[in-house]
Amino acid sequence: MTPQRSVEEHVDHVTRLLAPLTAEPGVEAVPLTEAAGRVAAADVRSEVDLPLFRNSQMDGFAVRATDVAHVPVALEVTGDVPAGHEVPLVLAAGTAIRIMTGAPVPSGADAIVPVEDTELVLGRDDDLAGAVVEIRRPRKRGEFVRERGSDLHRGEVLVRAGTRLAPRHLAALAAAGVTTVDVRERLRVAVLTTGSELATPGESVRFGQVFDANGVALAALVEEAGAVVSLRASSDDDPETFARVFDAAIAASDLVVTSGGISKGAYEVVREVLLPRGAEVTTVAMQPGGPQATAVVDGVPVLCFPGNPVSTQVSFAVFLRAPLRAAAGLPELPTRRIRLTESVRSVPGKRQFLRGRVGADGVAPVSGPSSHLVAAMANADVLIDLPAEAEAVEAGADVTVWTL
Ligand SMILES: Nc1nc2c(c(=O)[nH]1)N[C@H]1C(S)=C(S)[C@@H](COP(=O)(O)OP(=O)(O)OC[C@H]3O[C@@H](n4cnc5c(N)ncnc54)[C@H](O)[C@@H]3O)O[C@H]1N2
Ligand code: MOO
Repeated sequence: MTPQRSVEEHVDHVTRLLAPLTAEPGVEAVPLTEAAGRVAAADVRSEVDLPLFRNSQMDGFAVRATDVAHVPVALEVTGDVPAGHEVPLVLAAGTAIRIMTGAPVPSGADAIVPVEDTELVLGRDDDLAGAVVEIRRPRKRGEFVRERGSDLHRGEVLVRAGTRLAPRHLAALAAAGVTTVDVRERLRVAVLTTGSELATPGESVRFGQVFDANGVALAALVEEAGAVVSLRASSDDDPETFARVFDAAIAASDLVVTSGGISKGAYEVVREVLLPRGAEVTTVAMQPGGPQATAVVDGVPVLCFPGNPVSTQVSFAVFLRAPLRAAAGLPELPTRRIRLTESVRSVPGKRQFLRGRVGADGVAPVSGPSSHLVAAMANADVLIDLPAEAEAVEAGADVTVWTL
């Protein structure tokens, strides 16, 4: 009989197997345009002040606040600064310069009066020669002036080491003129799905076939956890086919993940090909996700998950997400304790991961426990972790949930 392991024992086993992958993270420089989702390897400091120069927050007129303290007041218009204007202007006392949002504020000016609070009493918008503007609302010193460095000073940190670069980080880096960023190298993970019954979505499906749900899910889970998919392939239950894609995966990857073909029946292609290559096939006392296997082939760790789509996704969440996130330099996703809103039953002796949804009152299961309920799982946002010894947990009790 295959030995049964606790979830904790298998987590430890997988963590040990993957430890070499998390030991020494490499660093690579990538263009900012390709940096979304990557993890900054070091603090990035700005070489410039932001804003780069003192500029206007409004379309209007640059003035001296003291000149507009009593309104209405008429001021001669001595210049015009559109955004992008390259020659710095100087404002003389008792005059105004027309200015657009983002344009450099003339030296001598210390406030902007928005155009809505003004009227040209001489001259036209398209010809400011000899123009005079009437200012109808006073503005204090500094109003609508964006000072150089008021967002960030040169030398300050734009993005901290360990930050996963989201669009807002890319915007800050680009605003500071950064073109490349040092990021952590990603683990290359191959995703292999198995089963002669698998059809690719988009193909016609014959009787007895199912669409491959695990390939796309595992690939997305791997990338969400900060790694990169090095190869994605599907194999039928012919050992030669599987051995071929498996060898290609080993050659191209730091880690190989498979789904299906490891339980107790015939045609278990992963078990058949990998047992002679040193795989350890085991049963973990959990549901879903009982059948599990691991191997190290040519120095590359291999994790084999059971094929039922819910089992594959739960296996990833329980065994692989944390090590992949650690290797990527991402923090672990914390578990939480939440009130259960419905009583549930569990299988004694097995830790159960029910799919649940968190609402205002607590968490409720979205379906029964079966591991083929792939559509129901789409409504879940957490796994409800029921202890191995529990036979039932009553509504109102606190349970541990894992973020999906
Ligand atoms: N006699 C026993 N039978 C089974 C046992 C057992 O202990 N004794 N364990 C059951 C449990 S629990 C699970 S989980 C599955 C795991 O089996 P495998 O890992 O060998 O997976 P397959 O048999 O290849 O597939 C199981 C199921 O999932 C569907 N599948 C597989 N791959 C995909 C995919 N990529 N996309 C969508 N669906 C997939 C497949 O068609 C099967 O329905 O074994 C139980 N049996
Ligand atoms: O362990 Mo299986 O994953 O229950 O269906």
